Amino acid sequence: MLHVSTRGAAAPLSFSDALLAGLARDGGLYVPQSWPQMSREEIAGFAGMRYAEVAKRVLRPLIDGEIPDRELDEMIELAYSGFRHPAICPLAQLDDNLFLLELFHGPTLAFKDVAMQLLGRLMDHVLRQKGARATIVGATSGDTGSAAVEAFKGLDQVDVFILFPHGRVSEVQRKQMTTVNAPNVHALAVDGNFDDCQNLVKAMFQHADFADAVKLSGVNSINWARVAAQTVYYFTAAVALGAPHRPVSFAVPTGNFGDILAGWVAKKMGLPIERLMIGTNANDILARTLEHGSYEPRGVQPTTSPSMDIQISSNFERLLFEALGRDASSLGRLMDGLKQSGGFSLSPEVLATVRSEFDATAVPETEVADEIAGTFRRTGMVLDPHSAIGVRAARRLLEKDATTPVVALATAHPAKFPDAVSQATGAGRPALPPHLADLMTRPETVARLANDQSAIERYITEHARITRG
Ligand SMILES: Cc1ncc(COP(=O)(O)O)c(C=O)c1O
Ligand SMILES: N[C@@H](CCOP(=O)(O)O)C(=O)O
Repeated sequence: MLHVSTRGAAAPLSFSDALLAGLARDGGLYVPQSWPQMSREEIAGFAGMRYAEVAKRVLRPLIDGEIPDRELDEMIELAYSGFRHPAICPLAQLDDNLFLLELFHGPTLAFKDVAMQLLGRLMDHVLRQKGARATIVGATSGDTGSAAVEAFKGLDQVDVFILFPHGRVSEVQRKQMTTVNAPNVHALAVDGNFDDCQNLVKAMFQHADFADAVKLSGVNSINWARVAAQTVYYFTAAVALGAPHRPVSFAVPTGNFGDILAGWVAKKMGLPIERLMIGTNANDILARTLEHGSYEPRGVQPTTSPSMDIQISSNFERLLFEALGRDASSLGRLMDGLKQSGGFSLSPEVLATVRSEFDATAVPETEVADEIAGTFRRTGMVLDPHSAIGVRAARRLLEKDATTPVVALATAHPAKFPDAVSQATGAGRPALPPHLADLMTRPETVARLANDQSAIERYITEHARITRG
């Protein structure tokens, strides 16, 4: 199946080429030309299956035969062999009709591992097939970077450069990126916020000479394969709660809109999802957009959920493309408005389309702490601040409809954010799992760079094996 750019001016690409391309050359994001459909019988058949088996069945139609099933199946099995829970993404019950989908049992303790462990294998496979190499440049507010470093460290075909906002990720997140000690991994602390890092990455993709010279590739959720891999846990969670015979809703702590978009894709593929609830922290651009119809980034505010300290939610573009009837020119006009006037307004029709499937709510800092404390008191479960936003958003959805089960996504392990968590619970700092027990004492390697595209491109060119020779 071909994948088209949301901006309409880049050539359609196969799954493998879209995987390597990351962002389209016209600045757009790739999406499949059409949505594969899964029947109710196929979905019902997922009941009781292992996570990896469901992943094979959901991903095969999205990859559409480009990677032979036997090889794809092997990569999927290996991707999920290193998780610390046999269910990979287990479901726990928190309250009447309120469930928690634990996505943090992978090697770096965040939901990013679920896609990244597979993406690393897929990319390595495709590059080997083509006899090619790539330089991955990614932006992170903490978790994508750690997951990418873990998934790609030591691979011969790729070098990885991760841009993170200096001083704005947690200590554990920073250490996960800076202590890897692999010659193909480079952690770059940028003087700016996550949006600056993401803008730098997008600008590098559009700088054709640089992108061609280093064979630039990306692993942020602007890469379609990331979103595709994240659709799987929506299926496993919904089926565990009775889908397709009974609809389920999801509440998702949201920043770049990649995770919740994966839920929407699962719905497009036939999974009966009732509502998709966006939970934001004080960086509430999506909540404001759904309320008033105008998408207006404001300054990024630091919060206790730093991975969601984001104002420009890249994947919202994929949803808008669809809400605009896949009209790339109309979308291009909105994106030009964002670049030139710092925002855009949605027409009443487009806003109504978005609202027909999504709700949104912003959760202030006091309520995040309150949710961590209350959940701990009532259940003994320790939520990290991002997951607490998902749970609080789920509770708000249940206030409107108490009959449909709501699954809140738990996107990170509490030990990644020990200060905020221990302050809220009053119960001491959550411990890192044994494989990371000595993380805080490992020596760090990091380059501190200005928020300057030329300087960063120069650094990458000097250090990437492709250009260094
Ligand atoms: C722990 C955690 N929760 C939630 C999010 C938000 O996810 P998304 O950016 O896909 O909306 C992120 C960052 O992506 C994260 O790292
Ligand atoms: N919260 C993310 C930000 C990048 O998101 P991505 O899903 O687009 O890679 C992070 O932790 O880095």
